[in-house]
Amino acid sequence: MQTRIGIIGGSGLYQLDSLENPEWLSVTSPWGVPSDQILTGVLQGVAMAFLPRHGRGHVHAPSDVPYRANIDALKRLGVTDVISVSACGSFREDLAPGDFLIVDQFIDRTVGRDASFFGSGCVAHVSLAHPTCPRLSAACADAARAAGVTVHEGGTYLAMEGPQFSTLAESRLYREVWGCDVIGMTNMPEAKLAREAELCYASVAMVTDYDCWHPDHAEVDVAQVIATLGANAAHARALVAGLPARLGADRAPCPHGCDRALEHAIMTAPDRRDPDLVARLDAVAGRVL
Ligand SMILES: CSC[C@H]1O[C@H](OP(=O)(O)O)[C@H](O)[C@@H]1O
Ligand SMILES: Nc1ncnc2[nH]cnc12
Repeated sequence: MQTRIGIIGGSGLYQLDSLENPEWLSVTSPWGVPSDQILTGVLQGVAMAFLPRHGRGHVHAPSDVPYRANIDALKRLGVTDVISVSACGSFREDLAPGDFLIVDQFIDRTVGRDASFFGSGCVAHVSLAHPTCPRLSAACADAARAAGVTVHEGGTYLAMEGPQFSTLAESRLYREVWGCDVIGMTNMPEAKLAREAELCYASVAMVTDYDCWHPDHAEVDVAQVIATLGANAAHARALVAGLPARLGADRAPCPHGCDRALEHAIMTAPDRRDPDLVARLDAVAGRVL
């Protein structure tokens, strides 16, 4: 199988200028309109696809990002590996603005977002015990380190609904009681949907602030986030440049099974499935339906 690397760019990362044969494509999805067109191209012999999560010009709020359409559109384009790049607040003293954390766990505090491709008419339950792909995460960590970034491997991302930042009581709860490492507004349900679509998913959290818990730092505001985003985005682009050499154009099956997540997940008997839902699942689950 051929690798196609998909990058979902978060706040501050709205385009990639390094691709050969760049082309912004409009992708039609039965799950709605993706956040923006998708930039396709080639980087060092490996196929790439880039999607700005909030759209160019940052038009979609975290609650309104069309997460299902985005993942479906990437899958439709043949993407095999998704790297999510996100701005986030830090709950740890040693996780400073400018550092990258390669996330490996999530706590989902979002509400009311469409969090599954499946439902009545085609019920499925995938495992989310290990929501990120260790192989892809290791490649991201290695590429970021080679780009000179301070990288921390492994940590828990608290996905909040937003768009307001947290209260001090929430920040303390997430940090002191729940032991979270970073906070953001977008990695859920994105990671859940990537798993359902049998895509390897890695989350690169770029620290921009200390949220509001730190006694020696002012509470987060957009100006603070933007001030750190410039350098973070340059580092994110350098990380992306290091991925093709680490992942290669020929893709071996995921040793962790991300690309077979639906193998034993679908519960609904074939003769009881809703044909309309099954049709919408063509890209996400066509392999097993
Ligand atoms: C501008 S700070 C809040 C905003 O930034 C993060 O977005 P993303 O995860 O797409 O980088 C955070 O989740 C909020 O959406
Ligand atoms: N402190 C914070 N909380 C939520 N999302 C963020 N994105 C960047 N910093 C954040």
